[in-house]
Amino acid sequence: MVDELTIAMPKGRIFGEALALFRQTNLTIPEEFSEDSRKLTISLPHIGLSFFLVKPIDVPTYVEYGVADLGVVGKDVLLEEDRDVYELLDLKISPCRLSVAGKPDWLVPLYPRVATKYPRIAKNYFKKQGQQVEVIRLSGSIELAPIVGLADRIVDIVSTGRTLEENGLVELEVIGSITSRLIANRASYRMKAERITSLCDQLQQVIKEGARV
Ligand SMILES: Nc1ncnc2c1ncn2[C@@H]1O[C@H](COP(=O)(O)OP(=O)(O)OP(=O)(O)O)[C@@H](O)[C@H]1O
Ligand SMILES: O=P(O)(O)OC[C@H]1O[C@H](OP(=O)(O)OP(=O)(O)O)[C@H](O)[C@@H]1O
Repeated sequence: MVDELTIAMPKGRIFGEALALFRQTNLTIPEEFSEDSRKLTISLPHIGLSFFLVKPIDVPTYVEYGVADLGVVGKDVLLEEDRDVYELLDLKISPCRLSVAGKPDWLVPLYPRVATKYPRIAKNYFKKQGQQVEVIRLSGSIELAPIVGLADRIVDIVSTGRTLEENGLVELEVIGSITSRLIANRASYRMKAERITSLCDQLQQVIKEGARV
């Protein structure tokens, strides 16, 4: 008998690309399971899989607590959340970078304010630089903060660079490259090792083939 697996999938940007990866394995995932669906749980007993649809930031929580065996999540969220999970695979989807940005030629004070959705990453980064900062947590539209004088710098995702450019900001330092990862609950990884390893092998094959195209 094969082990049943539950996978926490992030709603939003990553979802479509992640689902496309799973569809390219030998699993038959019905077409009704798509970005348009509003259902939060999808049970596919014929292939021994269930999916939960959750906010990206919550994926590691579902996996750490073991209600999901596996999850798909951006490396940015993994670094920020610091949950006790295994990182199994770089899925190489939703590539972007996490950067420090700000107004060009802005005179930064001794104790700058940094606006971000990633307070933990920002604190660690500036600590390593030996720079004392005040981190201001925001939930979105981060690029607005330096424009309206809420912050001297931001730490945020940059992909095409269009949001920075259209708001007159510049990328100053790259903190790191980001892609989405497959993560696993620690107990599930031991108890369902064969099934998880087999799924990882299939996904890895799909990723390799994608890289060759
Ligand atoms: N502009 C982007 N281009 C490519 N990947 C991105 C971009 N912005 C974010 N990502 C990646 O996609 C993940 C999910 O982003 P998404 O915008 O769907 O959710 P979110 O940032 O949590 O927003 P929300 O709060 O609206 O759910 C991020 O954690 C990051 O890894
Ligand atoms: O370099 P770009 O291709 O312009 O992408 C970067 C933008 O994308 C993300 O924002 P998102 O669209 O998720 O908006 P939000 O942060 O306001 O929720 C990120 O926070 C940047 O603002």
